[in-house]
Amino acid sequence: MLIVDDLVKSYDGASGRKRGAGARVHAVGGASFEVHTGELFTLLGPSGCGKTTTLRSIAGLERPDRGRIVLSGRPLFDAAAGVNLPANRRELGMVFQSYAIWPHMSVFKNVSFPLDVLPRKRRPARREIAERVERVLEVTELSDYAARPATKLSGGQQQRLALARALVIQPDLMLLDEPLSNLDAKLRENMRFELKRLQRELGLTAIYVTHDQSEALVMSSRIAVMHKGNIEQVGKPREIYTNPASKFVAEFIGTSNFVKGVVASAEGGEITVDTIEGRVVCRGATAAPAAGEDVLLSIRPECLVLSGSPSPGAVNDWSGQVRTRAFLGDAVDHVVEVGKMEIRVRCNPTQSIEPGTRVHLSVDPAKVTLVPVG
Ligand SMILES: Nc1ncnc2c1ncn2[C@@H]1O[C@H](COP(=O)(O)OP(=O)(O)OP(=O)(O)O)[C@@H](O)[C@H]1O
Repeated sequence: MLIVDDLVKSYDGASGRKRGAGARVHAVGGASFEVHTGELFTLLGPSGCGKTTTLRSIAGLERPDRGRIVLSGRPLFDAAAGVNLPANRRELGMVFQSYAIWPHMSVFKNVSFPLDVLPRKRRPARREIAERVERVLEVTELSDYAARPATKLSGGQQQRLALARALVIQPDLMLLDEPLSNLDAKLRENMRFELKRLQRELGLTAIYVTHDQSEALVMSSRIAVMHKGNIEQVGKPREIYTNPASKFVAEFIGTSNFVKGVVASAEGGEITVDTIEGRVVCRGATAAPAAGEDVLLSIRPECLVLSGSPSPGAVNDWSGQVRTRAFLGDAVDHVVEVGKMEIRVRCNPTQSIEPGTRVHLSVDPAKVTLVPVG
């Protein structure tokens, strides 16, 4: 439905008198991705990686230096062809971090306003406007507050109002830039589910920007992980979590143990890797490295099993000593010294092992993945 092709945007990084002196900030460096109808597609990455710039370019609030943006076959931007549709003609719904509701208007008026101000030719009849507003107030569960001044709503209700106002124009595509970041932790968590429910029920196609990996994992149909202006990986949440394409992705989404090694053999989907602490068998890799190649093993802390003696039949078994442990509420993290390595192991809260205890750790070969070195 949306195609973003080779999007490049840089800014003049200097300020004041130095402006134009040549310091450029490369905010987005050739991003390409596609969003399918009905998807909630997330741009995820740390602060400054170019998420907002990408979203603002789609919205028509930034003019990219290069690339193409096409929505349902309609070019919104095409540098080569000199196309740059103004923001108000792209007909997209937008909800930003600092959602500005209109404080002097009622809830109803806040939602009807985007339709009230349409040019006469495109403006629906008064009755249709009322019907559309009532419908979106219903789906956002704000019908009971229609007459209330917008300022007399809670944070979560104001957030839903910002959403209702974007929905009323029935956009083909919704752009959501950290819309939950002003809410407290509990409300934020509830709103994640609420937003996802709305998106599903209304069959909306949306692009969602966040730096919060758990938010992205919970809500997204697919995620594009951004790093320094580039897209490192696009995939379903589970794919990205279980098969990170780079060390950056594995570190940014969840935590991981990285172990360096050299491939001893690679046959029929089974890769044997020599590490400083012995051989590790990996069956979870999508890549096919050759014997002798340097690789980096990635093992999630929750994929390791701690026990007092070697697990029967375990292929990958290390022995070590618990150094520290930390209680996390729903889990206990142990740091285990295995020779020269430190391995983090996440256990069920019922399994909490005293520091100093000798233990064995094992991991299923299917849960060992490979990421490119460097
Ligand atoms: N108007 C601007 N002028 C100069 N540099 C800019 C401008 N807007 C963004 N940048 C720079 O471009 C880079 C990407 O910024 P962008 O806002 O897209 O990142 P982001 O991933 O959305 O970050 P955040 O999560 O902090 O909002 C950053 O280095 C930022 O400082």
